[in-house]
Amino acid sequence: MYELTIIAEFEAAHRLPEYPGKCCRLHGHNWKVEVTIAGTKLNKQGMVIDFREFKSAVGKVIDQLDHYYLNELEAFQEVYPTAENIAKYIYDKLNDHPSFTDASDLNVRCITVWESPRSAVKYCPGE
Ligand SMILES: Nc1nc2c(c(=O)[nH]1)N=C([C@H](O)[C@H](O)COP(=O)(O)OP(=O)(O)OP(=O)(O)O)CN2
Ligand SMILES: [Zn+2]
Repeated sequence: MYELTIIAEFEAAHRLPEYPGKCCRLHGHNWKVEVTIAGTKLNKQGMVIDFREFKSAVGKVIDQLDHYYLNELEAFQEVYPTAENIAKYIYDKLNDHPSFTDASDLNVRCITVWESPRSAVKYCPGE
């Protein structure tokens, strides 16, 4: 088993409406996202997947969040845009990518969303 991890970043605003503190007010974060995938097979080039393809797939998902007010997005109408829900959103979207379908040898393992250098949520539904 090989595990590959890449890091992506996006900037966005959010607020947590029922939060009993300053986070109920509109504010922004520079979110850091770590994505780990796993695979067992290597291609002819000795790669599970080219990091470029991996980054491109993650980038398409991150682009849907970058420089948005997250509370306005459809994905966060029923749930608040916490790091937990953002991690699940990224996981679900990435899981839909053709490279990571059930038929593929590649599986999305974990999404870690850093709200700040001191706070992160790791979402690993298969564990
Ligand atoms: N489990 C979670 N807790 C909190 C979340 C979250 O997504 N999941 N989010 C927030 C707020 O978004 C808030 O902006 C971050 O809070 P906090 O860490 O207190 O903010 P600071 O950047 O000021 O952190 P300091 O370490 O105190 O500087 C809150 N909780
Ligand atoms: Zn916040």
